[in-house]
Amino acid sequence: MGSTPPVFIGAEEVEKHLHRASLLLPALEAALANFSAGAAGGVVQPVRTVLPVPRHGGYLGVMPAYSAADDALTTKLVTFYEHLKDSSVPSHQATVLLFDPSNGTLKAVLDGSVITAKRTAAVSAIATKLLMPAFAEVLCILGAGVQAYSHYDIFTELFTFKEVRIWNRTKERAVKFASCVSGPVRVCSSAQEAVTGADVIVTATMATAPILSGDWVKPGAHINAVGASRPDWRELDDELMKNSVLFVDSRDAALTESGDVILSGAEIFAELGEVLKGTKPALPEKTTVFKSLGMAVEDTVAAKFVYDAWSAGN
Ligand SMILES: NC(=O)C1=CN([C@@H]2O[C@H](COP(=O)(O)OP(=O)(O)OC[C@H]3O[C@@H](n4cnc5c(N)ncnc54)[C@H](O)[C@@H]3O)[C@@H](O)[C@H]2O)C=CC1
Ligand SMILES: O=C(O)C1=NCCCC1
Repeated sequence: MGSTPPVFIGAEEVEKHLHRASLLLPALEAALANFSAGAAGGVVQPVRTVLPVPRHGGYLGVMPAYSAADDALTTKLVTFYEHLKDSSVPSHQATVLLFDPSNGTLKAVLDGSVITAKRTAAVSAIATKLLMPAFAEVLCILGAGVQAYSHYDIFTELFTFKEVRIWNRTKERAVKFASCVSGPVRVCSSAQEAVTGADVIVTATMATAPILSGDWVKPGAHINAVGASRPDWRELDDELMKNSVLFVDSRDAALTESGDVILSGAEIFAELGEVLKGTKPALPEKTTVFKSLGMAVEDTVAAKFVYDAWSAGN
């Protein structure tokens, strides 16, 4: 008797079963808290391996994780490229392999790009719910790529902003963003213009040098720093890093991968999971930075969610 081959769940199917990133919020909150609980939380997740592809300015990330609470075992393979000449190829591409944890059989191969976009935005939304100032009115997004769209979608679903602003290095992409999303967006000509007076800021660019200066940021604002995932890449300047209360998804990852954390020497106050568990306070009245690097266990719970929904319909 031959073994059952793995199923393939492509981007359209993933999108169908994960039409709103907010569907992942309960599973992600639990996964972040379990991760920060150490061995007792049952998350097994090494810091990812990132293999440079120097000739082409690319990177291959390998991201395995097991979550005991979900009894789910996955690994994501994600590539990201700095300067792609063909703009029809996305800068980030990903695949998630889902295994049967009881015997190691590969059960499914899932498109990982939609999962990456949605789980990253959902984690930023979790951070924002905990850390943003009371009465936040202005959302500012720096960058107009894949992550900008997924962040816009969940932030405007969960929160009520009076104004949403966007800035991108090339203005055409920002203009396109404003014309594609479902609500009004102000296109700004400079990052400073976009950031001034904003209560919640998302940085989601491929920048390798700071694009956000601390002296533009309103005291008490909350920043989700999503890009700059290499130890020598930056999105935020030293002033912002040093004068904010710094939250991360994983201390080990931040101290290995984040140029903003490593090069600024900023002190990490807490992991998001520690705030979710109640062992560290959130401090929403302070200026806060959530430095997101992305964790494999986020992909694990997202892939399980999609696979379970797909299985229920088949
Ligand atoms: N924290 C996490 O879990 C994850 C983080 N990321 C990171 O989020 C960032 C955005 O990812 P995507 O939206 O998928 O990328 P994308 O390629 O779709 O969009 C990137 C945007 O950055 C802009 N950009 C490129 N070079 C720039 C520069 N030097 N300065 C300022 N802007 C620049 C581009 O015009 C584009 O609008 C990347 O740094 C990526 O690695 C991506 C996935 C997960
Ligand atoms: O978590 C992820 O997935 C990624 N994080 C940083 C950049 C590449 C993809």
